[in-house]
Amino acid sequence: MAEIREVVQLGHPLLRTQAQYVENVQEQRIQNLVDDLIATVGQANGVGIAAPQVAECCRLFIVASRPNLRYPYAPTMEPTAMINPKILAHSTEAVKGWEGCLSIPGIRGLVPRYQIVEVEYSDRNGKLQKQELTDFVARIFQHELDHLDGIVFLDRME
Ligand SMILES: O=C(O)C[C@@H](Cc1ccccc1)[C@H](O)SCc1ccccc1
Ligand SMILES: [Zn+2]
Repeated sequence: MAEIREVVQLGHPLLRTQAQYVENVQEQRIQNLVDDLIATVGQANGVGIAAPQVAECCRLFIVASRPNLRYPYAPTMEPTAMINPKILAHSTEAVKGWEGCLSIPGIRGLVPRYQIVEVEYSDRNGKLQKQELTDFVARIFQHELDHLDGIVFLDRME
């Protein structure tokens, strides 16, 4: 009898409710998508990528700033998944900077973006994060957030 009691206590996967099972599958899907996006942005030498760019309709993107030709002083950061991201506040002035887009190869343009943004998002572990982003990282965040709303940098060029 012990082994049956043990199985029940351990919550054997087969004993989970349907809702728990569905939740578990969805969670695994998000984790897989995050891993795929991090691999893709690395292979593409990008500094960010949004789920809609790989035809996944969910409010999720990766910010992966690192020094590059146009932004040699860009900080190097661990590629960070940002889920349900939003801008809580921003500086008044916008600064123009060069942008490109993995979905619009070969084109670069000068795009105005807020220099400072206060942002909120859930990380890949579901923890709510609140941060102040500045300069190039703030630019990437705004570029990726636009992708979630179907906006590309060409739409913002003056
Ligand atoms: O298409 C994307 O979302 C990725 C862009 C992100 C980006 C955001 C802001 C400014 C520039 C790019 C790619 O990383 S495009 C490749 C790239 C990398 C560094 C600088 C310019 C373009
Ligand atoms: Zn883009």
